[in-house]
Amino acid sequence: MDANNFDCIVLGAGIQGSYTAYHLAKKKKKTLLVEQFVLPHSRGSSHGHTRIIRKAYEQDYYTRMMSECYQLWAQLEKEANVQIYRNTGMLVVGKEDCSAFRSLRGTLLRNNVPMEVLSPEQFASRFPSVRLPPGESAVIDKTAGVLHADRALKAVQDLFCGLGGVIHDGEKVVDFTPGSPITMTTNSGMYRAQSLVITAGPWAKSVLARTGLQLPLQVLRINVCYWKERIPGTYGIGRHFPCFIGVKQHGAKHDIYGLPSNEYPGLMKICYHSGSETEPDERDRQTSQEDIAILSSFVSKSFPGLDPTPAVVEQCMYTVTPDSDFILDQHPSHSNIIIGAGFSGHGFKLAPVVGKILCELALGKTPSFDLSPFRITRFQSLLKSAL
Ligand SMILES: Cc1cc2nc3c(=O)[nH]c(=O)nc-3n(C[C@H](O)[C@H](O)[C@H](O)COP(=O)(O)OP(=O)(O)OC[C@H]3O[C@@H](n4cnc5c(N)ncnc54)[C@H](O)[C@@H]3O)c2cc1C
Ligand SMILES: O=C(O)[C@@H]1CCCCN1
Repeated sequence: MDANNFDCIVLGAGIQGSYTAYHLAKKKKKTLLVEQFVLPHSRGSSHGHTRIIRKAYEQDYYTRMMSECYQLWAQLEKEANVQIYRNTGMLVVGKEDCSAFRSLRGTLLRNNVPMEVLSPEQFASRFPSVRLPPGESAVIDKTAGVLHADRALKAVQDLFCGLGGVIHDGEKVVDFTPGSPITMTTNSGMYRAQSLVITAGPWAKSVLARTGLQLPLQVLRINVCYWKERIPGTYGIGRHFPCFIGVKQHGAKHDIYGLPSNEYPGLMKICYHSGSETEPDERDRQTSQEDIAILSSFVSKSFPGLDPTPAVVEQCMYTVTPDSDFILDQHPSHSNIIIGAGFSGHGFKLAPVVGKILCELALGKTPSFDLSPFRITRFQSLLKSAL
């Protein structure tokens, strides 16, 4: 077989593409994973030390997918011999009259997820360093915790290579021609494959536009803010401080979330679940600071043990769909082009199952989960292309 002929090519080596490539290589498929930047890199959505893993979701389908994700993350830890998951639990705080908060709590109860409901008194004694606003309630998802993201990404890529997979990094895909096989051109080579999986993160919209498909994806620049503990360790992982999500607290339009201080000692990560729209290649052009102002006000009201001015601000990007659900589907006009996109700021924890589904689609198999929430046809009225 020609060295440039593959069973499958995966475009984009973020967590979704890397996990897809790993599943394909496990199925003994000759797989090429192509990445425009030299690995590791911090220009997409999968870099950084940490991500939240949780079962607490508003929708049952994510909570159900998470059961298998926990198993697959554990399997990855074993195969790669690295610790990726650390259980911390996660506090979810919100108003009783907030439907998102009630749905999230309902999903935990319906799916028998280990959880606790805290009264305001229990909250105050368990978390004396956090202020619960009057009229708000709190639950704990006990399965939740932190994923060591950079480590996870490297582990998946290393295992993929160990299974015979090929990574070409520093190689940008500039063109591809649908067909059977598909022909793909990069800035330094030409390849053929029976199927192509597109997991291009924030670049998905422009990559897919080459095929005439205009997906309703919006790229947001996210400020990843770290806040200094007045007394180091107050909110530390070593003291079992949990992750948290504040559901639209203090009148904020979007959720605010945090992870215990860990990767940068004495600094706690607290971020706003939204940002300003950007072009992926222009992420570093500073625009609005509105999110940081919202966070500062939140920190001073809810976390009195933190200095309310961010000590470190890093950048990352979300690629969001109109309903915040992922896109996991075949291309509407080319069934051997598979699309994994629009992870809307919550896709990392689900990558083991996303990768499994994209692998199944690439091999023409029936996917092991119901894909109706993830189909492109749900955007029918928004799609600009003639499908
Ligand atoms: C600040 C922040 C916090 C988050 N928190 C959480 C969390 O707590 N829990 C959680 O589960 N998820 C979280 N997420 C979401 C999660 O990180 C993303 O959903 C996930 O990383 C998306 O991965 P991806 O592979 O789709 O994208 P990416 O990581 O961006 O990968 C796409 C890759 O494709 C490459 N590429 C694009 N075009 C080309 C081309 N033409 N040729 C070659 N390569 C190309 C890119 O360079 C990139 O490496 C967070 C995201 C951010 C930004
Ligand atoms: O996917 C997650 O768990 C987090 C929740 C808060 C927003 C960012 N993503």
